[in-house]
Order: sequence, then C-alpha cells, then structure tokens
Amino acid sequence: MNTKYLDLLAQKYDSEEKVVTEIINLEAILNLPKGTEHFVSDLHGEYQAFQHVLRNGSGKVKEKIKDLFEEVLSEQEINEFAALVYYPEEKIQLIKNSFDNEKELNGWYTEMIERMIKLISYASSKYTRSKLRKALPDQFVYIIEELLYKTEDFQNREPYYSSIVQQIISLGQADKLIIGLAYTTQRLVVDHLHVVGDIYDRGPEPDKIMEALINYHSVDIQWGNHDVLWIGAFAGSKVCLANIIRICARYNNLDIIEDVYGINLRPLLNLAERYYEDNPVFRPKSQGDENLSKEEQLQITKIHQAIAMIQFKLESPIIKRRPTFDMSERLLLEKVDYDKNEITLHGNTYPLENTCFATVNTLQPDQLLEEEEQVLDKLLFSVQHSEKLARHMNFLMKKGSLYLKYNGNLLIHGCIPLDELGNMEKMEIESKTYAGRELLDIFEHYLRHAFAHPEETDDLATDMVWYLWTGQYSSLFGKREMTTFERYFIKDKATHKERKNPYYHLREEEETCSKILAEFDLDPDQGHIINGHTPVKEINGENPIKANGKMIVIDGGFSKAYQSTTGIAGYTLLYNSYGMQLVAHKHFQSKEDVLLNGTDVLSVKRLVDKELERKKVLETNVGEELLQEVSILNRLMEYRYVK
Ligand SMILES: O=P(O)(O)OC[C@H]1O[C@](O)(COP(=O)(O)O)[C@@H](O)[C@@H]1O
Ligand SMILES: [Mn+2]
Repeated sequence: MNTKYLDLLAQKYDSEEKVVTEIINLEAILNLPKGTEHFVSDLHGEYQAFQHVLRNGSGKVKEKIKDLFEEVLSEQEINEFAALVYYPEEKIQLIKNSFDNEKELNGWYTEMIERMIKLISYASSKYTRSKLRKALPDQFVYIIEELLYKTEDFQNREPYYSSIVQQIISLGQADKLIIGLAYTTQRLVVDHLHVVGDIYDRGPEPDKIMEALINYHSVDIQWGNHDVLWIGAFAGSKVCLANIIRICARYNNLDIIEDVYGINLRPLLNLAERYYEDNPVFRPKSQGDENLSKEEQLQITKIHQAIAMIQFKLESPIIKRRPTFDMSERLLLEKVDYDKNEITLHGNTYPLENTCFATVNTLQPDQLLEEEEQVLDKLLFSVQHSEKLARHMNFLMKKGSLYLKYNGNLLIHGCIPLDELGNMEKMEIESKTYAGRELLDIFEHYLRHAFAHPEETDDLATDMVWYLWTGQYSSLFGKREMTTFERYFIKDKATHKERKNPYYHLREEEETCSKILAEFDLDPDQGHIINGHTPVKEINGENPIKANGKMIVIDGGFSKAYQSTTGIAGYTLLYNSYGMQLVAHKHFQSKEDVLLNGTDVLSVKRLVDKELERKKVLETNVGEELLQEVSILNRLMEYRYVK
C-alpha cells in the first residue's frame, strides 16, 4: 500500500494506543451476532401501514417485550406498553388525559421509565456500548447510561437510580425521556432496512414514506417499476410523467402531484375541460375513505382521460425510434379503425368502448395538439423544479439500485428475464447483446445517465427508463406487455391479460434460483433471492417461500387496492443472527386502533431458514468491510509504530 495513505491515516490515529484501541474495537464488533435486517416491499404509498411495521419491527418489539415481561404483565398491559413504544407521543397524551392526579401520573412515569430501560438494555445486548450510545437521544445520553449500567446486584445503587428518575419527573423531562427511549428501542430492534421496491403509486402518501426513509438510520432501496417511473419523470421522460399523473388520477391521488409536490395542474385541467366529458372507465377508483363531490369526480375523470391520451400518443414515437425495444405491437393508436371504432390486435378485431379520441388526428394519431405539448412542457418544468420531489428523487438515486447483493442474498424487485428453458433472455442495445446481470447493469447505467441529464428528453437513456417501466425484458416489469389501453377501451377481458415472463413459474424450481444466484456470483447453497412486485395470493394457497426456500416473495400487498386478491396485508422478512423469518401481516386498521385498543395485528411467523450457529458480524457484508479496516490498521501499526 502506498505509504502516503498510511501517513494520512496516521493523522487520525496519531498514537499507538489509538490504533490498538480501534483494532480491538473492530475485532469485538466482528464477533458480535449479526444485526437484524428488515425487508419490506411494495409499500405503494401506504404510509400508515408502513410506519406501523417500521415502528413495531415486524413484531420484534413485542417479542422482546414479551421475553422480558410475560411473567409479570397481563396481555393488556403488554399491548399498552407496546403501543407506548410504537407511538410514544400519542400514547403519553392519552394516558395523561386518563389520570386525574399527579401522583398517579408520576407513578406511571416511574414504572414506564424503568420498563423502557430494561427493554433497551435487553435489545442492545448484541451491540457495543459505542453503538448503543449513538442510538440514544442526544440530550439524555449521560442520564440513560447511568440508568442502564446500574446493575441489579448493587442494591445500594437503588436509591441513586430512583433519585435520578424522580429528578427527571420533577424537572418535567419525563415525556421527552420516554419518547427518546421509545425511538431508541425501535432503532435497536432493527439494524438495517431493505425496501425491495415500489414506494410510489396507488396509495395516498408516498412522500411521507420517503421522509421516513430519509430519516431512517440505515436503509437501502431496490427500485420498483413504479419508482423508476417517478425517477423517469424527474429525469425528463414525458411519457413517464404522463404515466405518474394518469395513475394518480386513477387512484384519486392528484393531491400528491399538486399539494405535496407543488406541481400546477391548472393547464392540464383547462385542456381536459375543453375536450372531455364524463366517462365511466376513467372515474377515479374509490379507496373507500374519500368524499368526492360530483364536480370533483367529474374533473378528475376528465384529467384522467386527457393525460391517458397524451400518454398513448407519446408512446408511439419512442417505439418507432427504438426498434430494439421490440414494441411495435404497442403502436395502438395506429391500429385503431376510427370509422368503425374497433381495433385489431394479434389478428383479432375488437370493438372499442368508452373511447375519448377527441384530440386524435386520425391521419397521424400520435400527433400531439399544440396545446397538449404546451401543457406537457409546463408540467415537466414544474416537475423538474419541485424542490421536494428533487429531494426525494435524489434520495432514491443515492440509496437505490436495480438489484443488491447483501449478505449472500440477491434482492430484486421484479425478475431476471428468462426464456421458457430458463436461459437468461438477451436484449440488444446499441448493437451489443446483454443478458442476466450484464443486462441489469446496463439498464442501471442508462437510468443513472438519464438522471444526470434531465435536460435530455428523447435520448436513449431517457427512453430506457420508460422501457424499464413497461418493456418485456425489463427486470422490473417482467411481463410481455402492459395492457393499459385494452383495459380502458376493450371489454373482452382476454385482452387485458398481461403474460408474465417465464421467470415467474421457473422461480418455483431450485435449479433456476441457483443458476441466478451463480450468475450474480453468490453462493447458491447459502443465498436466497428476495423478490417483491407480484402479490402473493395467499387466498389461493400460494406460498411466498418457493424453490425449497431459495426464493422468497414478500409482496403480500400493503396496497389496499390489492388486499382483496392477496387475502393479507403484506409480508415482511426478518434476518437476524438466528436465521430468516417471514412475517405475514393482517390488515392494518389504524394507528388510533393500536393506541386505544392495543390491537397490534400480530403476525404469523414462518421460519425460512435456521442458522445452526448464530451468525456473526464477521460473516456479513459489514464484517467484510471491518476486516479490511482491521488489516489496514495492522499495516499502519507495522509501518508507524512497531519498531
Ligand atoms: O391495478 P392498476 O392500477 O390497473 O395497474 C395495473 C398495472 O400495474 C402493473 O401491475 C404494474 O404495477 P405493479 O408493479 O404494482 O404490479 C401493470 O402490470 C399493470 O398494467
Ligand atoms: Mn412492482
């Protein structure tokens, strides 16, 4: 190693003792049990349900509470205490309202602080003191450490302990301390979070999920097809932009565009008012909890049509300028017989219904009206100048990737495109063919390029982001074609079917999964593939654990819109030093329900894998990095200090 680096490093470790201390510290960490990884996917804007899972660590918080207090507390007390750990601010408020004298309240404070300290001590047992310190609320580090390291054996420390607690209460700091302790517990229970794609679309609050992730202590994201759609819009793809607005209109979520991201929809509304009427298939989907007036519903229905037609028009030129996308079947507006109001697809002719072709020039159907172009330009300008969206998209880029290899597992939202025989599908891009891992790498390369060049709207990189949303060899889409047009305008449901890539049945077989793991240089005997994207229909007996445990699909449907098909409200996965556990969540009612009734829809666990020996940090990705640090420090030791 270049001695310059060692000299630089010596500035930080400027004494033999400092190097030795750090080596010992790192070696100690390497021998601790590995931290808990938490996997979630397909959040689809369902912030309330997501934050609950985040706060309860998919049941881990309650498990720890039970380990400690099952013998001494009733089930109701355990539930109440768990609710305090999940939502400390709100729970404290409720409790305060329920006591009518200060003495009772102080008794409650004392008891809760004691329980919280015990819980933290237990939850942090596999961490170093320094790591625990970093997780503590800044203003209380000293006090909490005093409370934590009071051991039960020293009876005479008892008065000291209770005097600290009483002081905290009388100084009016108890609420803050309890809140801080609750968040510390949440943070200790899960070491690292993986979001296996699809934060955006369908549900109402993707922005709040993004904020929660930005504030989370340790997270990575594997982009989903819906996430890249938003990235694409921000990166200058007009067709991606049309799609996100269309989906928001469809799910009655235009507030996200207008109020949350501050994008002015007025020009689009004006255009929509001019050309469109009511149309049953474009009415917003009801999510069950909104009160739309007739006028509002009509407005959204019009916007929905206006933006859908813009989307269809925008698709054509891309398909034409990118023959290797192999999407000519999707030149739909050109396949329409406008006189007969029918369309011929794959040799079959179907009548069209509920059409809204008022802006279509039948001689050149993909031509945008000048006013449509103007609307689009304004929308794109607004999107690219939304500060909040910029912050969220930058975070998605920084923490995200198309796939991730982590602790021997392969995390990917959709699929690895395969042919019927299980070979990796090839795609030609700029006269070169790519398959498997190389294909995913080149996709990611283009996506990053598009993001770095938001001023380019029609280049290959920008078009490629749209391909990732809808192309047949996209690792995020994984279907032959997206039948949006058919679902709006053709009655025959056979045309709505989106044929899945063979991956989706081949992944049931261990051999396929092993082959894919090997393609990514992962050990097929140890590794797993973790997928989101396709709702697991537990209702129909589908098992999320496939291929003899090599494949785990964790999209159980946080998305309310999909819960009737899945029968549950999402899967999450936990991977700690003892192995992997799959958690199935029941429908999440509301935060209020948890607070008032202590109902914490506790989840069924299925063991995916059990380690014979507890896994240590040494055997993880983080461990690898720490080992490298140790080896560098050893070199520094020899170079600088050992005579
Ligand atoms: O349920 P909707 O809103 O009609 O959307 C259906 C579309 O969503 C997709 O399923 C993609 O979304 P997912 O990634 O959530 O599956 C498309 O394949 C399909 O065309
Ligand atoms: Mn998806």
